[in-house]
Amino acid sequence: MTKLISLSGLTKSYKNKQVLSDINLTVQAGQILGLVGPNGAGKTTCLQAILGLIDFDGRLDVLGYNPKKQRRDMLEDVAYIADVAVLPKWLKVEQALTYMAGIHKNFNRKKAESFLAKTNIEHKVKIKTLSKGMVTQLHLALILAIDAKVLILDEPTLGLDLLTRRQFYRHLLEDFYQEDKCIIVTTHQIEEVEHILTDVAFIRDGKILMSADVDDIRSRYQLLAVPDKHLEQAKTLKPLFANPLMGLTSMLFEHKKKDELTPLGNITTPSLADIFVGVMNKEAC
Ligand SMILES: Nc1ncnc2c1ncn2[C@@H]1O[C@H](COP(=O)(O)OP(=O)(O)OP(=O)(O)O)[C@@H](O)[C@H]1O
Repeated sequence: MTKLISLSGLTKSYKNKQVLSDINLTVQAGQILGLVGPNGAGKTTCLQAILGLIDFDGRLDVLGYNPKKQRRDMLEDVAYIADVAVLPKWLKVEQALTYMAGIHKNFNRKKAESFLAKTNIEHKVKIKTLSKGMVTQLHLALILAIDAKVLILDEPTLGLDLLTRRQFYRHLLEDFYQEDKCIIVTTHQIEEVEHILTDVAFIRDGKILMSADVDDIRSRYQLLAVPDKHLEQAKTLKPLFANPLMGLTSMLFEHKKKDELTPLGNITTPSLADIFVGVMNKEAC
């Protein structure tokens, strides 16, 4: 696989506070990486470094470019969305298309227009007359029509309703994603993106706690539904969390043998959200 992005020893401080510590990550073509962490973990700072928006220590390579020194060239192949529901309100839709065509060499106006033709968005109207969902569709049409190799999404669906969020990720897969591209997405709604992620990196306090292929991560953990009569015995196996719900306690285990768990309850594969909570708990202990 082709390496598109690599971060090595990436470190960032604001005054005396270190907000990123020795981040090492690579993103290959075909990967959709979820950068997941609690508030203030350093996700946005990490993306800002990749986009060449801030200074940092360490090494960073994006498509062979140094984002600090070659930002202009790099941005021809990199697209970025921070918030899909925001575009300048005073602009007309057709002006937004013309603007994008003017600033972005790899913007394909025909592709954006054919995407918009599938929506109710008219070219003559001002953005302020569009609903939030329609602004999202327009934003997507503008971004997905850029033939970018790297797409960076920072909490892209914040404030959107469930249907619009789902629609956003569906379009992302259908209209942008290809094997030669990569996507990095940060979100707090991990359950909504986990089906599209190929890889995940958990970050906290500026440090990567774990980064791996999603299937690998899932195969490392087991979720066990434990009835009360086996609770004490299950606790001796040191679950990463225990969550009581309607007569059963859901427990997350790491690297346990099936024979150890089977007598104690029903085993299922945990969601990434479960694993995230477990990893955060483990680090806090
Ligand atoms: N310009 C800045 N000056 C000083 N500190 C900053 C600046 N930008 C970010 N920070 C600090 O860096 C840390 C990481 O912030 P960052 O925005 O990267 O976190 P995040 O993981 O994106 O959080 P959230 O999920 O809440 O958006 C925080 O403690 C934040 O206060």
